[in-house]
Amino acid sequence: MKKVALITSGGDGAGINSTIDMISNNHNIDLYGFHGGYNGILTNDPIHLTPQYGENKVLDGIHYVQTGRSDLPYTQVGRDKLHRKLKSDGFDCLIVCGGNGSQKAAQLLHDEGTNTIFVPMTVDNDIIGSDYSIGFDTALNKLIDLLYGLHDTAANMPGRIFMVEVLGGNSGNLALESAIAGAGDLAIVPEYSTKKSAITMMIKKKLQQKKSLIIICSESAYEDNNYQSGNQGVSFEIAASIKEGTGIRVRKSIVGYYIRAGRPSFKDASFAAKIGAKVAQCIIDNHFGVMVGVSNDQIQTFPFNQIRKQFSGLHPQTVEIAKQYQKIIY
Ligand SMILES: Nc1ncnc2c1ncn2[C@@H]1O[C@H](COP(=O)(O)OP(=O)(O)OP(=O)(O)O)[C@@H](O)[C@H]1O
Ligand SMILES: O=P(O)(O)OC[C@H]1O[C@](O)(CO)[C@@H](O)[C@@H]1O
Repeated sequence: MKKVALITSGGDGAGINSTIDMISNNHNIDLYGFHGGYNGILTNDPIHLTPQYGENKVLDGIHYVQTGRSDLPYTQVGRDKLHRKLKSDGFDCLIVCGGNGSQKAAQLLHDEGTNTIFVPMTVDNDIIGSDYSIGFDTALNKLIDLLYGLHDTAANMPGRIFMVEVLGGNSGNLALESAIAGAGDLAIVPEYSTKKSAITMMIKKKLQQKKSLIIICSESAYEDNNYQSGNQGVSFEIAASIKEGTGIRVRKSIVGYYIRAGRPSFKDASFAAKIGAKVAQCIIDNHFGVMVGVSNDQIQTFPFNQIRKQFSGLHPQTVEIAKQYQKIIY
């Protein structure tokens, strides 16, 4: 029987309970979750995630194990505390579910001697080496729903410019994918030009063809690169400059946190469950120091020392289409 610790870390992501259920339902694994990310390992009592734990719970957006952002893994002193605690509690390994920051910490801990496995979970879908991260699809579905509503109001009251700011951290994935699928007219993403003058020029051009416009702006679309995680409001700055350039008032919405959890979509629940099954297999096989992620729709293990060299950005095909239809400025 393997004794296993699990944390979720960084922003929450819908579907992760399915991963946890698949691990806890393996009869060779004794699973414990610590609330609160890395710090929680030291400060919180573990929850015993038995096969029965999830039995009467809905697989909804409330994580069995609460997430958090923590200071401990940034320092050697902090990481040593984590190593000691996990060892003295008799854990064979640590499962970390989170974004790219959590991934860095998991790699460090593994390199220093604690067996770890990493599971990509973030609405940003910006995990190095994995095509997909748990939570992205649910967030996109919610965004699309909001955009459809906006299309309706745009049709009901024509002649307006709408600006929607979305989460995404340093990645434009949410903004770009939702702009394409939700028929947005322009996505402003940090990977491409965020120059206010270029944006205004593009808006003027589009206004020659359409009466109403819907712009999707990534929260990190700062012209001067001064975005910090959690910042919101850049779209208001951009909207002000569009108004100045076009004379048209821009109707603004910041979507923010509404999209970050909730009932998981089929895609999230399905990938999360399959990732959980693979994680359980890795534990049984003593296969540690890996991310269990997605490549070409297949669940795969990626050794930490290989994924560092790859970078995952916007989806190339989406970018190509966005360029073709002038939905990004490049
Ligand atoms: N460079 C790093 N070195 C050590 N630990 C880190 C590092 N970056 C992040 N961490 C650890 O991982 C935690 C989560 O990281 P971060 O806040 O960047 O979120 P994330 O994992 O990228 O998730 P999300 O994409 O949802 O924001 C941090 O609170 C910290 O404990
Ligand atoms: O929840 P917090 O700490 O405010 O962080 C917000 C950040 O988390 C994310 O939702 C996930 O990384 C980002 O899109 C956003 O920038």
